[in-house]
Amino acid sequence: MYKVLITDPLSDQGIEKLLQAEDVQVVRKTGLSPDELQLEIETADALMVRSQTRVTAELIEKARRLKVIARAGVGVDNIDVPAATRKGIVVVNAPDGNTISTAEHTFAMLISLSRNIPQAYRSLLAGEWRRKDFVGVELNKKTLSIIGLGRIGAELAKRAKAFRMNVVAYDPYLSDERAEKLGVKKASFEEAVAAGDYISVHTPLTKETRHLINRDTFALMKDGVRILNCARGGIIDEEALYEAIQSGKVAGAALDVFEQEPPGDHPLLTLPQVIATPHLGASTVEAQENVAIDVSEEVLHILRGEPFKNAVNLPSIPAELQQKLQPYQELAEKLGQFVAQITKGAPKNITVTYAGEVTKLDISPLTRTILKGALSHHLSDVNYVNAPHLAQQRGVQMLEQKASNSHGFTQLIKVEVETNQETRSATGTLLNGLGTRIIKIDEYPVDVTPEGHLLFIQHLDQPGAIGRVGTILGNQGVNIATMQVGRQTIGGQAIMVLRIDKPVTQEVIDTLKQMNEIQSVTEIDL
Ligand SMILES: NC(=O)C1=CN([C@@H]2O[C@H](COP(=O)(O)OP(=O)(O)OC[C@H]3O[C@@H](n4cnc5c(N)ncnc54)[C@H](O)[C@@H]3O)[C@@H](O)[C@H]2O)C=CC1
Ligand SMILES: O=C(O)CCC(=O)C(=O)O
Repeated sequence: MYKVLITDPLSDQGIEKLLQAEDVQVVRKTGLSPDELQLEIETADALMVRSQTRVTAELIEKARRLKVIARAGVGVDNIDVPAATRKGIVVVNAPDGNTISTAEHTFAMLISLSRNIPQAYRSLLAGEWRRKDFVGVELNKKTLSIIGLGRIGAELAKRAKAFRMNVVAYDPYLSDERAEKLGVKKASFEEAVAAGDYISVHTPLTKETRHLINRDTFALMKDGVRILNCARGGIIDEEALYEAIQSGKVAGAALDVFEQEPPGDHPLLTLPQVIATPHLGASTVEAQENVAIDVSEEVLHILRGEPFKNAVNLPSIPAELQQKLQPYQELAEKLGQFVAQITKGAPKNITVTYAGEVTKLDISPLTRTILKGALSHHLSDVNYVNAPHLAQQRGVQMLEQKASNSHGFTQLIKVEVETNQETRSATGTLLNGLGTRIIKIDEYPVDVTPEGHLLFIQHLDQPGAIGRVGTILGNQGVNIATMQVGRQTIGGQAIMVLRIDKPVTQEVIDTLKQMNEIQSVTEIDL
């Protein structure tokens, strides 16, 4: 039974699938103190949050079974993603479910800001009738500069265009084609900032975007500009915004998000030019249902070992590619495990060479699988998430290359591991209808099915050596399923790979090692 801990309010309809799942126990506890949270996380297999719960490195450290942290929403800035990655925990989000709601909310803020709707309403409730004080401005023909033209930025652009606004956008990843398709003018950051009657930020909060809008940026803006932030507190320097409003440079600001949430007695909230909402961008029935459905499905997939799509700390693999790579994944993992087990010492360099049909695919997920397989011999708790991190931490270099010659095979994958003691390799292929095969170990041609218990023996090619190995194993009741031998020259260096039906004892290995012809015996589990 998997324990799924939910610590922020999520839509009941959205988590229906989790509640129905027979292998899941849903524990919903909001408003937990840090101590209570640490206690609950210890036994959780999955944690589902919105933006309130702060998933810190300290909290992640307490988790003993946690496989996934799911953010029902877009921004993962409340989650210590590197700490999760180090621990091999997948972080998933729901990037699409609240796009429309947030774009609509931003547009609502844009209109409210232009027509002073919140201020006028407050005044009316106070018994006043101040029509002259709340004269607004039209959106028609005004320029809206969007900083960050991703999902929400693009939806906002469409709405602004419908209101006959000119839209200018800055986004480092914005292509000319996309800008043209959306009917927006692509600009540099400085151009966009200088052009806008309205400036709306829609980037994630990162090291690069923290205080992206600051004192220097305000200086570049038009006088009387209006500013919107429905993305993340911290993208705009709040002190600089306060000063710019006080000085008259900025005519008004609409804020859904703050550097500290809740903002408490924030100076910005004392200014009549500022309108604000308490982080409501995604707070619609539809968005909350969408994001909860999306992350519930992802959590179930991850807990059940099924493919999933929206991992923040894993490269995303399109479903079509995933399907094409699937047959190679087992081969990749087994090759990584095999070669790591026959190589003495800790890996320094791992070189993967692909040849044949597999080279037509994006092979990086296979390389990650090989790395996971190779590292799992030396380290515990290695998975797809933390394998590159663990490799980097231990100074293991990974090199991926493609070769043009597949030596008559439809496809080949060669994994070479270099340690401080030696360099070994294994080459594998997929045989049509017959599954995975190792066809070469170092320079020895073989035909080994990489599964179960194997004995890898290095020896001198001498008459009777193979028979004596068979006799020793037979005497110990160890049945040999298949046996492969390979040699470089007659009487020279040779290898044996035996598939045996059960693991052997150390005593058997020691007896084999006492044979004159035998140089090493390694037991391999795949
Ligand atoms: N107020 C609310 O309730 C909600 C807020 N959000 C926030 O809105 C923001 C945007 O969300 P989405 O559009 O879904 O994300 P997205 O990932 O689709 O778009 C973000 C865009 O920002 C661009 N970008 C990154 N760094 C940039 C930089 N330095 N300058 C300019 N552009 C840059 C990226 O290229 C990308 O196109 C996120 O911060 C998210 O957390 C999202 C949903 C609800
Ligand atoms: O959960 C929420 O309501 C906040 C949504 C949000 O900010 C996001 O998805 O990034």
